[in-house]
Amino acid sequence: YPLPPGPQADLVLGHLRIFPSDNEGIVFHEWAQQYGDVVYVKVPGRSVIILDSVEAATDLMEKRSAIYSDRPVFTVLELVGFLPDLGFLPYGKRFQKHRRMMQSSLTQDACIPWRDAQTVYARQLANNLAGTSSGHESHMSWFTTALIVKVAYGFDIESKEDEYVQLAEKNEFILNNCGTPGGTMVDFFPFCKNCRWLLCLAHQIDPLQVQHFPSWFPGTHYANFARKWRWVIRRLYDMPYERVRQAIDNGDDTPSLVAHHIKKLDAQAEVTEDDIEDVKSIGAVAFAAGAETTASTLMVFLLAMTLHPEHQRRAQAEIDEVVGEDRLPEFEDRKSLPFVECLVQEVLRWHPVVPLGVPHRCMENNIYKGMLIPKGSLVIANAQGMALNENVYDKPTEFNPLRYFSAPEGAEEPFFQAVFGFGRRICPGRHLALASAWIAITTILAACYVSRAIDEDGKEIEVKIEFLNGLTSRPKPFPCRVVARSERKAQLLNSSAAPA
Ligand code: HEM
Repeated sequence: YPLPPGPQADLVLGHLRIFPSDNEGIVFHEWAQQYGDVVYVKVPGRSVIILDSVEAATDLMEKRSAIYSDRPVFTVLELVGFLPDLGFLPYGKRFQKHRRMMQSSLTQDACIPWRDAQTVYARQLANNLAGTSSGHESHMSWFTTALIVKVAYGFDIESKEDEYVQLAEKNEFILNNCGTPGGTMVDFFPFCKNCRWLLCLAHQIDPLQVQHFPSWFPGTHYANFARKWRWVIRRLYDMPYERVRQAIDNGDDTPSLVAHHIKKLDAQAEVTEDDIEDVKSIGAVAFAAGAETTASTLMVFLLAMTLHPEHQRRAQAEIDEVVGEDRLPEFEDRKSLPFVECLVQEVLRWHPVVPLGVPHRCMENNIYKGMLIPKGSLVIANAQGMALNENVYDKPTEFNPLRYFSAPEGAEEPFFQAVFGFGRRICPGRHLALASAWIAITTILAACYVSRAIDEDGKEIEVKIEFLNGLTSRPKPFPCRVVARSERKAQLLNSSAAPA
């Protein structure tokens, strides 16, 4: 069977020279427009399959999930210390154990008890934002960090100087700067640990050996970066776990993801080092995967509202009608706010914050629509490309929540399915994330107005639509201002927000 089509390759380097190092999702989508929704590229030592439609990703990653749920080795992420980490574990027993531990605590029903905390923190967030023309990113990070720390460890964050907030910011920095997962030179050129040759076939390849190469060696930039920041991730594993352990030993019964699993270990006859490391990892992964992604989503919302006062006004009119003047939104209002629901969904589609998902690995040679997907291929679900599919979304680059409405206002376009990934690796935190994003967005819209910032001459400052790219992606810093919509709303926020 032939390989899927793709751009012309060099004889030796394959597609290495044209493999994008920035805006990959857009470049991949351009390739897909030329070659079809399954594109093949080859870089030294690795076949890469790019899926550019929800249909292809569903056919392979969901319907054939038994062979499409593995992960490649993410050398840089392993070097920086994300191991064991559910997101990067290869498909197998330990993956299944972590998946069960994480998923059982984050089902739609299991997330309901967190709604009170989500509501209180969302009000605090709106209160912190009201009256600001800068620092929005750090307010969003505070909100998502405070929530994830509450869910994962049961603690309340006391201030922005709290060590968890500092760790979250460092983690965010690491994820934004460690290169495309599986796509750096360090990943492409695994060095054999025995003979130190590139792509040695005689010995077992252990790409982690690249850490022993001197820092001046070309292509080792990301390995050096990982070495430098490894202590942050180790601290993320150890510090909060030890605190929960101590709290339980002191008789504290506060519920949390980690407390739940520590208590399960306490009931076990025998506990190994690996068991403890698994529990540490569950908390660290929730923290690392949950805070940055949700904060990035809220920054996309803020950008969209700065650019589109018309959609903001409509959402506010809907909220005012349902919620009224004398209270703030609650989760019970959700089903009565269809436009707000579509606005949240459009935020997720307009700029997917994990633009390439997390690559899967195909475990067997496989035939799809007459094309060979070779065993070991890196399989990328290009969420950014799927969001731009003109066969599904009319004028896809436009931010338009009405596209999901039925005629005459919209064309009943489908909600975006690719934002949380596919199959057995689909994001286990999606119910929590969606609820957090919904309550934060609805509360901000209810109580605040977002607009363009004003310069010294009283003119509105232009906003450029630009994004930072890494494993996750968020808008580059942009000017905007947030004000309380009325004295009454400011009072409501003040009286119901928890102290930060
Ligand atoms: C808006 C927020 C979020 C977005 C857009 C998002 C998106 C994603 C995506 C695209 C994947 C890869 C799925 C795949 O491989 O097919 C993923 C995996 C994952 N997410 Fe999320 N996520 C979000 C929030 C969260 C939260 C709040 C948590 C935890 C509480 C979380 C935990 C995880 C974990 C553990 C994985 C790895 C799953 C695995 O490999 O089996 N995420 N997420």
